[in-house]
Amino acid sequence: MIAFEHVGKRYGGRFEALANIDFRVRRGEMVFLTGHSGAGKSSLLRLIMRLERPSRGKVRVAGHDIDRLHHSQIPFYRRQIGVVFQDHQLLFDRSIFHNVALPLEIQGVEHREAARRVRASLDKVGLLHREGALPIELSGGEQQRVGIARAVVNKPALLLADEPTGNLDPQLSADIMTLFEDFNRIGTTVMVASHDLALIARLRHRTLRLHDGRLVADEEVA
Ligand SMILES: Nc1ncnc2c1ncn2[C@@H]1O[C@H](COP(=O)(O)OP(=O)(O)OP(=O)(O)O)[C@@H](O)[C@H]1O
Repeated sequence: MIAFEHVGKRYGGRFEALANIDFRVRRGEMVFLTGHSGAGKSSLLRLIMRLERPSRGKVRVAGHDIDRLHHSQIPFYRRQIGVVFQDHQLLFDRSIFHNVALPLEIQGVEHREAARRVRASLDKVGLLHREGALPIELSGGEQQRVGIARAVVNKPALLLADEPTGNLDPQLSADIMTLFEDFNRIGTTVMVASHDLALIARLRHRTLRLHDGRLVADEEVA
């Protein structure tokens, strides 16, 4: 599903945020990405999203060298990827329903079909009963679940999350990770960047560890 082949990323032509990164993630895998602050986790995810381009090497996703995508193809490419951020980036003047519907509105999905998919997605994260609420009326953990519902409303083949539990207490963090495991169980490839080592150790998934822009460990669980 994802292949990094000797990937390097320099910002501003000088600073090397990632160096010689080589790994593969198979379709249907769930993988953690860990490392200290500044190790390069977000940069690696941004390369997969094609928000950045590698300075060296190749990034392949679903068999395609994504650096070769024509700019007109990029929006279609990104639709296969659901993204969850730490600060979830909800629109605070829109209801939960409309926040989750946003990606479908942008794609011009027909209204009734969009409503059906939004409700299915909210149901999966346990927030169907809050569809009419505004984000401000929800707790931090619930807001993060709305962010996840929005990320999966397109049924993406690949789900990426960048520190999705950063602001949450241990119990809510565990609940969020369980949701990712649920999506993985139904076939979604999942990659979660996190520095919550205790949680990662408990969940026992393959873990890629970055240190100063280098991949220093790739640990499968037995
Ligand atoms: N757009 C950019 N321009 C210049 N330098 C950048 C840019 N984005 C990231 N960097 C630098 O690249 C390095 C890796 O950053 P990155 O955000 O990928 O790390 P991270 O592991 O995600 O860190 P954190 O956990 O703090 O988010 C850092 O030193 C950062 O300052």
